[in-house]
Amino acid sequence: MNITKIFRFEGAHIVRGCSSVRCRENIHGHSYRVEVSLESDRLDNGFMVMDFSLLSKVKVLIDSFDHSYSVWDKESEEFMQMVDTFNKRHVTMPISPSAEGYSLLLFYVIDRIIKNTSFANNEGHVQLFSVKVHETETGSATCFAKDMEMVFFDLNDLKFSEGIQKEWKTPTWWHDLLQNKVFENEKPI
Ligand SMILES: Nc1nc2c(c(=O)[nH]1)N=C([C@H](O)[C@H](O)COP(=O)(O)OP(=O)(O)OP(=O)(O)O)CN2
Repeated sequence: MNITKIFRFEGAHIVRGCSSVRCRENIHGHSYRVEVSLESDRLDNGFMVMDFSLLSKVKVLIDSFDHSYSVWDKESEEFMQMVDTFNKRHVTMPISPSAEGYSLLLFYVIDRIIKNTSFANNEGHVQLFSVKVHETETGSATCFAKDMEMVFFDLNDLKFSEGIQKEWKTPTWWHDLLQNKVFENEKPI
């Protein structure tokens, strides 16, 4: 069975190298909608694949892109310096921030979050099924596990600015993920 949780963020970017001139030459923004789907072979004690509330780290991750500029790490030094100087919230990405790029990157990170989550309510084998990123009402990209073969990066290649990190309620969560620490969930009473 699959479940889906929708997250949103307001983000800005340039997509270098794409066919659309407006898109590749101008900073512009979108109201993104991210659909995170999970699958499992069994239901937990609450007859759920997993409780949506256990996706709190996914919420923090996606909110980190909110009111933020996403900069591809292949941009020129000069451009990256400009972004750093004039934008408190920016994310440096190892992949161009197209809808496809976001879906691949988010799939990679969310997959790690799910794999590092310890479930305590008799959940089955919960795994990430897909991440769909809507850039506009009419355009989206969906990443499945097999699509990760198209790219090569790791968590260390994704960098959140100080302005973003300062707003994290649990400042260590990203470091914990980098260290492969398990996110423990309390057993329901
Ligand atoms: N395959 C992709 N194509 C395009 C992407 C993308 O991420 N993946 N991104 C863009 C631009 O970011 C652009 O701002 C959005 O373009 P588009 O969907 O064409 O948006 P419009 O509002 O102009 O679309 P209409 O439906 O024609 O109003 C471009 N392409």
